[in-house]
Amino acid sequence: MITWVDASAGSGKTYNLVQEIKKLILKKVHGESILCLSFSNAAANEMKDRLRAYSDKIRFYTVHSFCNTFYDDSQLINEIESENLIKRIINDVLQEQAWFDLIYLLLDEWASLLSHIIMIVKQDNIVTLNDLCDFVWNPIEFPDSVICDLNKGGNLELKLLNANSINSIEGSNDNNTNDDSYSDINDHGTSENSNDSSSNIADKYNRLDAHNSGVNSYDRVSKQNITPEHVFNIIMTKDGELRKKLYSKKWGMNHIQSREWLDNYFIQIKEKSDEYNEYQVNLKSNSIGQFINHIKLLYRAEKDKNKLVDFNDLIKNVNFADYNVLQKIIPIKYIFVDEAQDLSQGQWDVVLNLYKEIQSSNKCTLYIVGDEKQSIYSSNTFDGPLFTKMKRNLQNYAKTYGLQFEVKKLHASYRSSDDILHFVDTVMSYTNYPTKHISNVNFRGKVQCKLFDDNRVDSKIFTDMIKKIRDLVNEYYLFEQGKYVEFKDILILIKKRNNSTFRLLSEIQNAGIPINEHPFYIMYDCIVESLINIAKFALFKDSTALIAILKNGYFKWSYEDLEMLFCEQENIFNLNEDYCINLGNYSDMSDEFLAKVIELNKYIKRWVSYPKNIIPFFSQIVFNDNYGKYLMKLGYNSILAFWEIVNDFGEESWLEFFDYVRKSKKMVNHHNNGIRIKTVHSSKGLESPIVIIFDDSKYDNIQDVLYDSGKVIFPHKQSIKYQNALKKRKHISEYEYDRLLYVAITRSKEQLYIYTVKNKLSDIIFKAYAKESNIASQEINLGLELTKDYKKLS
Ligand SMILES: Nc1ncnc2c1ncn2[C@@H]1O[C@H](COP(=O)(O)OP(=O)(O)OP(=O)(O)O)[C@@H](O)[C@H]1O
Repeated sequence: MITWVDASAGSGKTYNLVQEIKKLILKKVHGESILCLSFSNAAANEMKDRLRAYSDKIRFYTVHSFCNTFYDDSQLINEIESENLIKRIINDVLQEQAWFDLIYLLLDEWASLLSHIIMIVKQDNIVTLNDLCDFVWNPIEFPDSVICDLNKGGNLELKLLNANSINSIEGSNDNNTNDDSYSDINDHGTSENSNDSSSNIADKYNRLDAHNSGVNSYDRVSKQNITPEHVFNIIMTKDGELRKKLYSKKWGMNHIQSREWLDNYFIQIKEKSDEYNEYQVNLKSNSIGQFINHIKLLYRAEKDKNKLVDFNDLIKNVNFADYNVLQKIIPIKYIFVDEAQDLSQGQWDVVLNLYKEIQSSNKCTLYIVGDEKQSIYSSNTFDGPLFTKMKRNLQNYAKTYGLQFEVKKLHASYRSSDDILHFVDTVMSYTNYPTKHISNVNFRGKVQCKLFDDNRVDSKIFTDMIKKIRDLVNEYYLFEQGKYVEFKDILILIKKRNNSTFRLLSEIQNAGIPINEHPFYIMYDCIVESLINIAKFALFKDSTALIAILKNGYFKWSYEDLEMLFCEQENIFNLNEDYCINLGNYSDMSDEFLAKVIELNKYIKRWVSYPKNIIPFFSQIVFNDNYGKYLMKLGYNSILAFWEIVNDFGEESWLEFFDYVRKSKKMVNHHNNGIRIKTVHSSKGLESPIVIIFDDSKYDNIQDVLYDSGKVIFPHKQSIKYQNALKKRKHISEYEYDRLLYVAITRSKEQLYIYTVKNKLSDIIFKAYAKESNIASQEINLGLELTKDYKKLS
């Protein structure tokens, strides 16, 4: 038998599921024949808590943790191991791609010469592939190592080219492009060039520009878009003589011989280019999706080869028909699935395969509850309403095998007051999910919304909210519970944990309001993730992490901070300013962001292999004038707690340290009578007499750019595929936003307060409000407050 419960929030889905299980236990069904599955740990724990008193034999799992029980631990790789494996694969692919790109660049009239040189460089193994990648990606500037090593090894041609790309410019000014100057460079150029640090790059550009201004065909070549091709064109057109010398001097061939030889190379290059084109079409293209797919394939192959299982494989590879696996699941006769709207296809497969496998030999009951409107993990429901599709599948299955398929309807909400439900229906009528709720409770409700200026430094939104919390606790009465409000009756919902959450938290703490969740948790999400990024950047020079650090609002980088962070050292990591400007051409980054990159870049030039001490990181956070002071006030004890953990751990391994920190957050205690601050995602399934929704985010800005080794790789923002992908994502995220809003509002039982700036939330809410209160939407201004008793308006 299959029971399908699809009903609105608060209608008692979990309640009914738990009741069913209680009935079974009372009928003396063995606890071990009952399996409870869910999408999240929170939902699994919720069921467990509610049934603890009835049986300790019932099995509660998330779909993943259930599958995990069938694996041998030695095969499992954790997140960090899996990330490192992927990183290694991406690195390999990029190196491969760099070679192809390099060759592709060379397929012009003068390609053969350059390819020849590159071949020699490659054969002699003088430089690393990384050097050559740099060479491709950083126009004009040959890596110094190439120049130096070539000189040492006697392969002077590349040095010569490089020197002449500058020297010929100078030469064109002072008529010094004769054979002698060529020899001079050969003889004395080494020291000049090895001292030629990257700080002189701008100088080179300037000289090149000056040179270009006198040459018609390059008049329009600006600083930003000079490419290797331009440089070689300049060299080769200006220095025909030089070209001949290059052919003859090094290899001792005459012009015809060298021509033949180079033609031969040209054929090889052509073959490579065909390969490249195929690669371009099949694997890479300029689509981030295709690139990722390629990486995925390689990652999978690598795992297969080494018989590894990662988190995602857990659910894919279990074969329930396998004899050993079957032994473990034989006693199961009842499968209950909560929060089923969030299951991914893979998780559904597990549930259905398991059910079918058991059903093939024994009778098994499947009980599924969910609510499509509350599906808020979009990656899992990417391909549309999976929940509804699964209902049809199961109906067909039941029909085929003559099983009973029961659809249970739950009509009324046992959670929220009429006022809250009326409000949610009005709001949802402006979204893609119109709803119609009925209340089954008899207490009154209250809704209040307030719109604020979106200027983040304006603290009015915080002071208003704190005043509200104080008023609530001092004066308000909860009808359902017949008592005055306590802090623990208040749940603040936020969209994401970001720096404004951080500020909210500190304002609340400064006001002496207790918080149920220890700030360490929030600090963890807000700050420690950033620290991890800093560590990744420090250890691996992982530029994705760098980008994340820079984008992060918690840190406002001052020169001093940066200096402290990137201690004084030799220049071993370098982004040049023009490269940063190019980043802007390849992505949707703001000028402000680019300015930050450029600023940071100045400091990265004095980079160390890794900082040995965590103190600079903490000082950076704590003493930073903008955010540090909040952290100081809010979480000084948290910092000390964190600091102790750091000291205990020592400096053995950063990665292990951060891994340890991740786990250690579980060690922190909670305040029993404190307000709760949660993300909407983590509030699913919860309820609270009073809910405050706080959203000071401006409109979402979708950015989808892949970085590696400091370069924006995919996609090019002009690519049609990229534009389409963005549109599709925007569409999906809009639907997701509606569902998120639904989940947030329906957590409330009696009172709902919404504090928002002008954004999507306020658009929807105030439209609904204008309709209800018969006021023109133009009248909706900043500071507007909804009348307290919402229902009276209609
Ligand atoms: N039949 C009922 N009689 C009394 N109280 C009920 C009943 N059904 C549900 N409730 C109460 O209503 C509230 C909401 O129930 P529950 O959490 O099961 O709803 P839900 O549909 O699972 O909600 P959500 O979709 O938000 O997860 C709970 O406080 C629950 O105890």
